[in-house]
Amino acid sequence: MSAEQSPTTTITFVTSNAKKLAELNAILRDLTGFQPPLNARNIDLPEIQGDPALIVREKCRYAAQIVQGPTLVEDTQLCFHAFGGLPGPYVKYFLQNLGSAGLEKLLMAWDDKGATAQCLFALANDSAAEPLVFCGQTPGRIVPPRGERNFGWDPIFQPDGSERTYAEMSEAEKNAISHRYRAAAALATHLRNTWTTR
Ligand SMILES: O=c1nc[nH]c2c1ncn2[C@H]1C[C@H](O)[C@@H](COP(=O)(O)OP(=O)(O)OP(=O)(O)O)O1
Ligand SMILES: [Mg+2]
Repeated sequence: MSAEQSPTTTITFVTSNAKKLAELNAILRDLTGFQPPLNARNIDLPEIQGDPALIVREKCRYAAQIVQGPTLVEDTQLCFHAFGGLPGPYVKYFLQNLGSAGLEKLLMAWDDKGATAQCLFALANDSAAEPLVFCGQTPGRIVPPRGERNFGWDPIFQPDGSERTYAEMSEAEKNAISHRYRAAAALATHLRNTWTTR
């Protein structure tokens, strides 16, 4: 971050997903002790196919052209180990068409129910900058749906070491171990010099 943007830089988080925004705000509040200066813009960005880091970087470049300033985007993947990491970045479309119960049934013929929840943030000062990528992963397994069905595939993802799915956890419990928390912690470390307590 350049000196003229410090310490009050407002970063625009571009996402079409209100739940991502709410979780990120809560996580950053816990990590930094203050309300992070995030300005949210609700835009459903084009997402290319391929490697998750490439997808999130291109998403960030596209968003930064619209924002014309410091820009943050996020892309989330749900990677089934038995499927070599798929549906991965395409999980949104699987979920839209199958629901989380249908997504779980895809693994019926497989013994390996292992899955990794992964979150990537990409941050760029402007559209010309190479976006920085921050990654977080939570290992777990896919189970028949349990819990509140109000955020994506939360009812079918049970993190390792837990008896409960993400959907059966409180917000604070999920945010303490989630893929998004781990990626946001890496992002917050980077931002620590930019965002000081105000
Ligand atoms: O913690 C989560 N727990 C459960 N489900 C989740 C989570 N985080 C994302 N999701 C869902 C949303 C979407 O169906 C797919 C990711 O796709 P992804 O493109 O990253 O999200 P999106 O299109 O909703 O928002 P955005 O405008 O930021 O791209 O997984
Ligand atoms: Mg998306």
